[in-house]
Amino acid sequence: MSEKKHPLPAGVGVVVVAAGSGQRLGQGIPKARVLCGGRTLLQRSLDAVIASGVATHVVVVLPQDDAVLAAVVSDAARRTGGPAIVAVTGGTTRTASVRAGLDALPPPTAVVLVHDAARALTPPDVFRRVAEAVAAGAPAVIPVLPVVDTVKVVDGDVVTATPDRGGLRAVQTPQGFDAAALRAAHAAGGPADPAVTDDAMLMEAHGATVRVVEGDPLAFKITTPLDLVVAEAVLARDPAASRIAG
Ligand SMILES: Nc1ccn([C@@H]2O[C@H](COP(=O)(O)OP(=O)(O)OP(=O)(O)O)[C@@H](O)[C@H]2O)c(=O)n1
Ligand SMILES: C[C@](O)(CO)[C@H](O)COP(=O)(O)O
Repeated sequence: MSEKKHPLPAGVGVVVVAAGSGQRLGQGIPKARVLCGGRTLLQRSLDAVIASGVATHVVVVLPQDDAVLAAVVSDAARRTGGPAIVAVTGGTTRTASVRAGLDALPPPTAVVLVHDAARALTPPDVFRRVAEAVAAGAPAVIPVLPVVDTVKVVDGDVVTATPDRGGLRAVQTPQGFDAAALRAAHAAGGPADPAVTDDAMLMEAHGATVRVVEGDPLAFKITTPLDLVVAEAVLARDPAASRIAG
């Protein structure tokens, strides 16, 4: 998976979805507010977006009336000499939150990257790799890693198949898109369908070719308490683990 460098267009928007409640992490506060190595997951994610240098506009999608996270966004907006950063309120599904973010991007946006705040240690290089692949002409680009476990298909408690894992990939964010194509796919899809777990699925359903680029182990999603332990351990060992100052 070697990607040729391609100049980025003038309008690259990044939608950072941070409106989830973090039920599986179980800390009783929205996950984006949870501290990891002394900084919130949202701060770490925004640091990576800014450090990547790809964004002209950043829209951060927050839980309703979350003053703590709104302050994180205002602070990032004040500190950066780079992209404009604004906050909007999300919806009850990830897809609805992405759509709220898309609606807030200015019209000249040619390329949009959608990123989970929960992937707080994502290295800036991944943003650039994805953005460059979209700029090179792919309507949809996702970072992936090989699947290391054997995967089974089950029906209840019975295994019905063992897919060839050589053809399977674990999917990460940021996912990058031609902005007009992503808007069209969202307009055609339903924001309330919980079976839609990423934006690439909407693009696939809309008939677009989705290309893959190399992901990064550090772009793992902090979903469960164990993930947070791993993230803390990574930062304790190397505070610049995501290639930005901790
Ligand atoms: N209604 C939602 C649901 C999710 N997200 C965001 O989508 C990303 C991926 O979701 P996940 O990590 O699964 O977060 P939660 O939905 O918060 O987790 P859980 O399912 O455990 O509650 C996260 O950055 C989350 O904030 C969002 O913006 N709006
Ligand atoms: C978008 C995503 O992070 C890609 O791996 C993932 O699909 C989000 O889904 P989840 O149900 O919130 O884990």
